[in-house]
Amino acid sequence: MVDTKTPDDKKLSVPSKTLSLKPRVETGTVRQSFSHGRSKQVVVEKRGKRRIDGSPEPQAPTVVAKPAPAAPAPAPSRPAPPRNAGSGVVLRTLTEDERSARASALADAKVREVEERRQAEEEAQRRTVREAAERAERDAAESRRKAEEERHRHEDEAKRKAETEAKKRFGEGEQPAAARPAAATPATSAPRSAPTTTRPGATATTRPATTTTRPGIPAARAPGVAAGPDEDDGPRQIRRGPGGAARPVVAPKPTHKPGPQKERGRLTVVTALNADEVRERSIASFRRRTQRLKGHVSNEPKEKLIREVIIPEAITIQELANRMAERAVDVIRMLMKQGAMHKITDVIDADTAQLIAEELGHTVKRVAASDVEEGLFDQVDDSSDTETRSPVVTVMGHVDHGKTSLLDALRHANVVSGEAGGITQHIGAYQVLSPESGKKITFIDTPGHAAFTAMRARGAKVTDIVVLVVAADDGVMPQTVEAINHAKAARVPIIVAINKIDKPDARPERVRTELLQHEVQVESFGGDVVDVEVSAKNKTNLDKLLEMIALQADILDLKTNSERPAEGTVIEAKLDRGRGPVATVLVQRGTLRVGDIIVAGAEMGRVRALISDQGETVQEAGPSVPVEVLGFNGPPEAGDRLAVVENEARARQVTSYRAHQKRENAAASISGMRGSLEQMMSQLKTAGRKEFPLIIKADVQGSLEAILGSLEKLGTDEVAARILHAGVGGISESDVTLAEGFNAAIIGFSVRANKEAAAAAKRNGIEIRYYNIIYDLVDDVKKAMSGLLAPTLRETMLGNASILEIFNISKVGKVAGCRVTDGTVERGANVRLIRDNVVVHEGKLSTLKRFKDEVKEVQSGQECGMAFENYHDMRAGDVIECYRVETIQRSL
Ligand SMILES: Nc1nc2c(ncn2[C@@H]2O[C@H](COP(=O)(O)OP(=O)(O)OP(=O)(O)O)[C@@H](O)[C@H]2O)c(=O)[nH]1
Repeated sequence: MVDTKTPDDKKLSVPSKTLSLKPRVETGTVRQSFSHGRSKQVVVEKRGKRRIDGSPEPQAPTVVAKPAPAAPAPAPSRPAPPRNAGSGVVLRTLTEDERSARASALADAKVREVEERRQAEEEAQRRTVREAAERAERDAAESRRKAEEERHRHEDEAKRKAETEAKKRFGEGEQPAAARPAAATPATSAPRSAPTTTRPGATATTRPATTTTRPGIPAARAPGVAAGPDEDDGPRQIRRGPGGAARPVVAPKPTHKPGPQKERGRLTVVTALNADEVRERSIASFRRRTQRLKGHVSNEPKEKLIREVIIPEAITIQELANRMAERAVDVIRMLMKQGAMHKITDVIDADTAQLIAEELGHTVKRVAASDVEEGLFDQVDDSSDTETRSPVVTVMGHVDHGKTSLLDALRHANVVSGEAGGITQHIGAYQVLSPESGKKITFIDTPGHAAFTAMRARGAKVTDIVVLVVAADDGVMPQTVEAINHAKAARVPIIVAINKIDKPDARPERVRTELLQHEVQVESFGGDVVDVEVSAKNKTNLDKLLEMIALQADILDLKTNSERPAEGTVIEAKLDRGRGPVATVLVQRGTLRVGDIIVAGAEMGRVRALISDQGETVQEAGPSVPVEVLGFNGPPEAGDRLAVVENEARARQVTSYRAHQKRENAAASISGMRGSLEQMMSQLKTAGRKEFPLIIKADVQGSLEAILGSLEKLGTDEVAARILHAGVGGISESDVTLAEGFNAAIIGFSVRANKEAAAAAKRNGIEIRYYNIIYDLVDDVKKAMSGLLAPTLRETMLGNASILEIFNISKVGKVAGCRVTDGTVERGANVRLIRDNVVVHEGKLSTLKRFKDEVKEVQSGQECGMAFENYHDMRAGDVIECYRVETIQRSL
């Protein structure tokens, strides 16, 4: 038996309960709170374990979470054994029982402390709940008031209605008995919300944060707490009547929502609140509902937005609807009304689109696809920004009159000897320093051969001055006249350089006189055209020529703004194996710089490098400077205008438009061929035309153009060159494949086939011919084409014979006995049988006999026997015409 001593009375007493070996268990609860307002109640059990020696073990409260805790409850620290230094002496003096009583007392004190803390927390909790309940009550009172008002309104309405009906039914002055009580009693009793709240003494253990009532929660959802009625410490509710008097009521057992709370047998205010929150509509859901309602309800016509609709040449219905902010179905409906059935993806023309847009009340702005090119060229420079630029001079003249020699002499470089066949094959552009003024002059060397007419025309377009070279010994020739016409058409001033004056047969005066016939009046003849007698060979009067050019340039007052983005013209373009597409460009306005984004024709690129006429790499090229441009995606065409654009997007826009245009033009030219009756007739005429299939590869665009032009001229109604493919660059395997398909020949002009192409050509028996002189190429093609011409049949009259008598000879058939009247008659020759001047048969002689012998020929005046091949209807008096047919091969 062990005595216990309570810490309160310090008196020894015998415990009243039955002694047992079971450990003593004392329990308490602690409320834990977590984030997001979650909380958990934790039961703390304190177990006392009896020791064998009778001394109680220091109490270590154990924590039991119900249900299993997500986070461990803060375990109360193990009560430390009394460590008072002084108390050690006392403890030693104490008996065993006293020591155990003391330990027990300490443990009890600890438990009390825990209990007090818990109570304090609960008190705070209750306070919050009370506040929430009060707020809910206020809300409930408000809603009750509103309900009451609503009820009164209904009553009044019902009353009025009843009275009106009664009046109608019974007439004035007579009141129905039933109407009166109906009007007096309320039609419906407004549902009364029962705000409930926890009694302050209830064991609600929620934390203040979790009990905050959300604004907008209806009073009916105010904390209604239900606990088991049999629980002593269960929450008791206070129901307030209309008068506000509180009366305690026992909360009914919750039956509607079984859950973990019920399992625990304890439903707190917070859990009740949380349960309500689950049912509550989310803000987003509420918003959606509002919008939905608004959408359905608001049928009021919206104010129509009038837009400026940009309409290109063709637009899809979908795009048009988008631009007008209208529904595509409306557009389709309008088109249907006009009798046109369309899909949303269909493309309509600008006129139709405009009609629709205007009908729908919008304004229209028509744009063309070519608008992408707007502002690309010819923007006006501010006159204050302009500065003098070098003149661009084009040298023109007849073949071999000395254009290249003159330029060569001017720039002290020997170009002539480097040229294949001594003919200028493509445009070159160089800058020459005028010795007098020190100013630069840009020269463009255009080839003089007739095939280069097109290129020369381009040369005239970019040039400021034309130097017309006329050989003093040769005079004005056809291409001299052509050059004059080009210069006049371009309204470019001419300076005549009468070349080769060193030659003994030079007659400059004759040149001046001949020029007069073509309306070129030189100064010495009283005109305004400057002429200079020069000798390219002896470098005579070259300074004077340069001076005249500089003078003319001064008169022209050539000015430009070098600071603006560059504009220029492609003089020549080629596909270089190592460097890629290379274009010789003459910058006309602004400055072209490395890194600029450029557009020329249907090609674009970024300037990778600029190479001057001296072969030096430069960073920029100003106005009137010829420069080789590297960086194009593909070789542009000679004559294409070059422009610098602000970004790649713009460049892409422009080039894609141009590529589209090019494709359309090609398609139009093909379809155009099928067009008119005239064209059809010409096609019929050329239907039997023989074609000479060719694939032509050249080093530069200019040469290619020249070759194509020459070959085109060779074509006749009977035979023509059919160019399957023509391009700049070496001969590749694909060229050979193409040639194989069409049994064509390949011509390489200053280019060679690569290894694979050469092997493929050898394998497939395709002929590749290389040329570096255009005349040779044209001559060879001419010969080959001539072989395709049908030979001419020439008739040679031999003689005539008249039939005297017809003999019937067995085994041979009919034989005509004739006399040769003129010429001779030969065996095997062609014959015509003429009766009364009408040819009744044409054929060959099968037999020619003189007496009984077969002879080769019979002379005039002699008689002979003749029989025809497969023809026997000869008659006496018919004339036999004898002739020979010769085949003569034609040439182009
Ligand atoms: N005697 C003499 N011969 C000249 C003179 N200038 C050019 N030649 C010769 O004339 C020939 C043709 O000269 P080119 O400079 O090739 O003539 P081109 O007009 O450029 O010819 P294409 O390039 O074919 O249009 C060459 O053999 C020159 O040597 C000159 O002033 N005097």
